[in-house]
Formats: sequence, structure tokens, C-alpha cells
Amino acid sequence: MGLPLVDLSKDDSEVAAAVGAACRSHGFFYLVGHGLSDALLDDLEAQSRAFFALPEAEKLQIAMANGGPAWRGFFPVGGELTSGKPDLKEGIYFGEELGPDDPRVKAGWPMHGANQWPAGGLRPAVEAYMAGTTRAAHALTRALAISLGLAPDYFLSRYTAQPTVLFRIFHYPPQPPNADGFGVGEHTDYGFLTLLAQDRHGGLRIKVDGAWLDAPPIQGALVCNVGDMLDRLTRGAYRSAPHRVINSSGQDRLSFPLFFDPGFDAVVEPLSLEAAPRGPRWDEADLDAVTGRYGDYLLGKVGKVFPGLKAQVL
Ligand SMILES: O=C(O)CCC(=O)C(=O)O
Ligand SMILES: [Fe+2]
Repeated sequence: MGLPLVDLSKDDSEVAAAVGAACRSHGFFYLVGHGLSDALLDDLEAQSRAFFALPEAEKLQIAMANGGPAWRGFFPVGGELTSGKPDLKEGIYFGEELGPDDPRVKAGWPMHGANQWPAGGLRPAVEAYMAGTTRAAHALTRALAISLGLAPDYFLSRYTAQPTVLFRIFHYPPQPPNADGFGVGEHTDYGFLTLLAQDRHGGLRIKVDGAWLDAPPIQGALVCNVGDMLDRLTRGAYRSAPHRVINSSGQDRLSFPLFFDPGFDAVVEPLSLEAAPRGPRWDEADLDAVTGRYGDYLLGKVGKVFPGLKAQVL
């Protein structure tokens, strides 16, 4: 059976019922009715392909190491170790564009600041995509709240008035059929929700109750999934499902995940629900035992996947 599908253009109660069921059964769903046009998605893909086709030296002009603690820019193939081993992908990190006068930047918060924009048409495409997916994510948090019997603004008022928003573009070179390794190793996402556009090549797989399911591309649909903080908040009822990527398409695959997460200084409090059983986790973490600000959880995670860079800039 494939992943569930949610149509965000339906009325509140219908969306909430569909989102709640999908978060409980798979922790993943396709999202349509999100308001992002095919033209916007096509432009983002074309601009991204043009960037990754540049010579490495040109891409390295916006290397993450040059982005300082804002944690933005390009990293080359093998630069990220999602699950302890180098991933077979390269990518660019973006985030909310914040100037030096923003209080979060002034306070010296890591992962907040200015983007490193490459020359050309990528910037407007990224800005349009981030705006559209962020809008859809706010709508989804309303639906999540309703699905849990909470006030519609439960997430907004506690966690996401000033969300942590990170956006990444990944390029997965084709992986030879029997090659070792993964485009992205098995992991769960860290925050509340991930919204991801992918090109037509596929390769994302999701682990549900021990079995790997494909999440093949559906034209115009985003793939959404629950992250660790939503799993923690719902005491395991909404699943942060492990997933990974193997690009066996023989083509260059692109994907566009936007991470819509609690504010950096938000402390996520579990709801008073009966705990759902969680099986063993890929990282052996205990989500019930997480304490402190979301930002600290996030920094602990990203420090592990970019060990060298952490020592250098964070
Ligand atoms: O590229 C994909 O399809 C998945 C990427 C992913 O899981 C992530 O960035 O967390
Ligand atoms: Fe992920």
C-alpha cells in the first residue's frame, strides 16, 4: 500500500482528519492543494540543475565554511555524514534571510543569519519556494492541532510564531547498481515537519513497521513527514519515521526539503496522551528524555553530521 495523500485545499476538519490518520499510520504523506504552482517547482529545479552543473571551484565559492555560524552554503559530495558514513550527495543549505540587526543574529544564535546566494536565478526561485512551503507548513500545524483536539493555534502560539526554517537543495549523482552506501543514510528528521519536493527520478524510502516503502514522485505533490519533536510532543502517536535515499535511477536526482521546526528557544512539552510504543530508534535516542531548547537538540544533531565544520564555525 502506498503513502496516504492529503489535500490541503479541503476544509479544516477534512484536512485535520487526513493529516492525523497519516501521521499515525506512516508519519509520511503526499501533500497536494499546497498552493505551489508547477511553474514555480519547475523553475526551482532548472535553476538548481544549473548550479550543480558548475565546476566544483565555482560552487565552493559559497562553501558552508565561508558562511560562519549562520550555517549556510554549499557542501560537496561526501561532506555530510547523516548516519555516521559520508552521504552520496552534495547540496546547499539555506535558511530564513536575516540581517545583522535581527535580534536573533545580534544575540549570536547559530544557524541564524544571511544566506550565501550563488549568482544567477536561484535566489528568486528559492525565495518563492520557501515562502510557499512555509505558508503550507503553517496551515499544516493548524490541521495537526485540530487533529489532536487542541486549539487551532496551539502550535503557532507555543512553538512556531518564529519557527526555525531550514531549506536544503540536494543533488544525488547516479549510484551504480551494487555500490555500497546511500544518497542519505537512514535517519529521522529533527523538528516538527518536513515538506519536500523531488524531481521525477525517485529514490526516497521510508521504514514503516520494519518494512521499506518507496515514496515515488507524484507530479506536483510534496512529500511531508513528521519529525522527532512532533513525535515527542505526541508521545509517539505521530511517528517520526526513519527514511533514506538510494538513487538507483541512473540519473542525477534533485530534492528540496524544507524543515519547519519549533523556534530555536522553544521547549517542546509532550501532551498528556497515553504513550504509543516506539520501537528501537536508528540513533538509540530516547525522545522522552530530550530536555532543553529545540536549538540545542538541533545543534547536537548537525554537529554530528558535519563534525569538521562544527569545530570550525559553530
Ligand atoms: O532527498 C530526499 O528525498 C530526502 C532527504 C532527507 O531525508 C532529509 O534531508 O532529511
Ligand atoms: Fe530526512
